[in-house]
Amino acid sequence: MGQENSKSNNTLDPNGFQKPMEKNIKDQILSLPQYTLEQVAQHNQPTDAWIIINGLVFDITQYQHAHPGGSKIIFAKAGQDGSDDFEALKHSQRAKEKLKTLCVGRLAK
Ligand code: HEM
Repeated sequence: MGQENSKSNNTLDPNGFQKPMEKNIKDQILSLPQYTLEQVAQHNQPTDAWIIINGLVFDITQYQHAHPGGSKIIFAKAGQDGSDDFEALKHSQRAKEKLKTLCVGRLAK
């Protein structure tokens, strides 16, 4: 029984179908509040700026001023979908890690 348990819950198994860590991330995403494009579009002010990247919604109100690419270029996408720009500019892993800390929701389907 103990053996069965460790098999189905084995984080170290590279062939594991549903690793607990992955399931956790999926659950976290699903539990985020959902916003429509129209709702996100309201957040297009310097003091209240959101951006969509790959189906997730990020609050860049504070971060826009710290953005290494400059505040102007990122703010230009406030209230909009910035996925194409974010991907085209080949943002680093560091940038993707930063994104995680700014997430406030997901785009409603
Ligand atoms: C919340 C979303 C974003 C985050 C967290 C972010 C983060 C970063 C970071 C950390 C860098 C430094 C280089 C790197 O590590 O890749 C960077 C550079 C840059 N970003 Fe962003 N970025 C975001 C959105 C955007 C958007 C939407 C645009 C364009 C509309 C943009 C344009 C740029 C440009 C032009 C650079 C400079 C590239 C260079 O000098 O080589 N970023 N960004």
